[in-house]
Amino acid sequence: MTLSSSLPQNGQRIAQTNRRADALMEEDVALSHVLDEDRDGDQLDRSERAALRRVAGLSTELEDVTEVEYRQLRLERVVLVGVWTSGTAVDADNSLAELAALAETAGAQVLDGVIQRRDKPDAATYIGSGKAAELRDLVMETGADTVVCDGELTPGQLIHLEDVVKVKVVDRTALILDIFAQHAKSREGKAQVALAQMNYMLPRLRGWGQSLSRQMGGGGSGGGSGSAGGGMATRGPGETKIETDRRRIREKMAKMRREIAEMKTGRDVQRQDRKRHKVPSVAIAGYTNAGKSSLLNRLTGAGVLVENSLFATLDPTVRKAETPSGRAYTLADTVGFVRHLPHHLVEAFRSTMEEVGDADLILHVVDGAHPAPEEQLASVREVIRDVGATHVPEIVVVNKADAADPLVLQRLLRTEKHALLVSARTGQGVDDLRELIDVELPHPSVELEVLLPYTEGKLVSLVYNNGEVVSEEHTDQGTLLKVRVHEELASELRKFQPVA
Ligand SMILES: Nc1nc2c(ncn2[C@@H]2O[C@H](COP(=O)(O)OP(=O)(O)OP(=O)(O)O)[C@@H](O)[C@H]2O)c(=O)[nH]1
Ligand SMILES: [Mg+2]
Repeated sequence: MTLSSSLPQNGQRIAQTNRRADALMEEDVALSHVLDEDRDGDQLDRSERAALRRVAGLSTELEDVTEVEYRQLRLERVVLVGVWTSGTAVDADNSLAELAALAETAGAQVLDGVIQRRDKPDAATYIGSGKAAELRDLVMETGADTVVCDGELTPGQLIHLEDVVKVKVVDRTALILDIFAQHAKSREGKAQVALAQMNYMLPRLRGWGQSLSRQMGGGGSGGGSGSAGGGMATRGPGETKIETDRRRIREKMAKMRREIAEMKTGRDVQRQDRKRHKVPSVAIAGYTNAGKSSLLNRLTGAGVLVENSLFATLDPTVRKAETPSGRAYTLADTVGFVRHLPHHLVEAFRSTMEEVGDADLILHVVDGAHPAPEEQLASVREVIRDVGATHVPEIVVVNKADAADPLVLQRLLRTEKHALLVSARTGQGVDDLRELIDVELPHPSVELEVLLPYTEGKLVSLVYNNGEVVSEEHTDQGTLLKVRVHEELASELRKFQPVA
């Protein structure tokens, strides 16, 4: 399955260049460079560049099948390659630009990117053997340790391309899975992602393992064989080992499926647990590259972080924040949404989005400077619906107002009733957003008037920390408070209600 032709536009990050185009350009089947990165100067010397820098642990000798091997693939310095089969050149560039953004999200440094025009991907090596050889030169020249293909490759294609380029080759699906693995937070989310990873790995297990063992064994080129897929069935030694690994992975997968089913129950309990903490939660959702993380930094970076040991163990992408009126809330970043996810990834993706369903408020960030922000809004809402979060109030945050076309911004404000313009970069609109969050966050449900004796100082601070104090008055008998609190605290306070 090739996704590249149907992927969304996301071109801002990558400056286009034809820097090396002349070197590689051929008439019709051209490898055109579309990426130029901030090459970070540390040029490796030639021999080192040429060396195969494989990540340790990349073998089929799985100690523990939960450590499916490509989980250990740390993508570092990557070269991207796309096959352009249909659509315009701009579509192809956008697709590769999105791949670059994904690679960066996964923590990789993108060194270069090439697109090749073909009617369809080559059955054996995805890009064809001649281009594969050129790609190998590019890999050596840039010192890349990984090639990322913009599509889903067959196991055979991965093997054959690795044989030629001599560094590891991963595809878009593996990259997305890697990002999900980094973002999954709950046990269930992690399990869902691990399951998807194993599913993906199963047919490819031999591929990477084999090409590695052949390279390491110095046995020279992969000569042995013909076409994609067919070749791998004849690759001798290791056969039984691979079969054993496969069986163990299948067993592990079955076990995980059972566990996931059990966790669903656990999740409801957990959610209630969280509700008891009463700290409202805000989730930032939106299309990839919309500026979610930038907004998180904006909203929490300016001295609004609240220290509270209760949340000391929270995930780094969940931060504490405070509204202008002093109410504490949590703010969670979520993994960016990408259209046209391979089908078997949808479930894994959804579990990385769980926190959205649990949130008290969604900040739906959309890139106002994108060519088609409405489409992005619609596709993210589809996911919000899928994870059962339609009941959660949503604020549409139109970001990048500094860079967007004012007409587009006006259009968005007309169609989106509950929207506001911000720029995470300049800070424009962010104060208004803070105010709006304050208004939208749920308030505790029980209103009470209580007269707390001065000996109940602890209770007073509990009210201040966990509820809202509407008014306070010091009397002879104690502190007279009008408060809004949650049911639990209310039941503690009721005995202090002044007799009317
Ligand atoms: N001009 C402009 N650029 C912005 C603004 N906010 C974010 N960006 C840029 O947009 C790009 C994406 O920002 P991120 O915050 O990483 O976006 P994200 O939604 O977290 O992306 P993913 O995590 O990859 O899904 C970065 O290059 C930011 O510098 C803004 O207000 N104006
Ligand atoms: Mg982000």
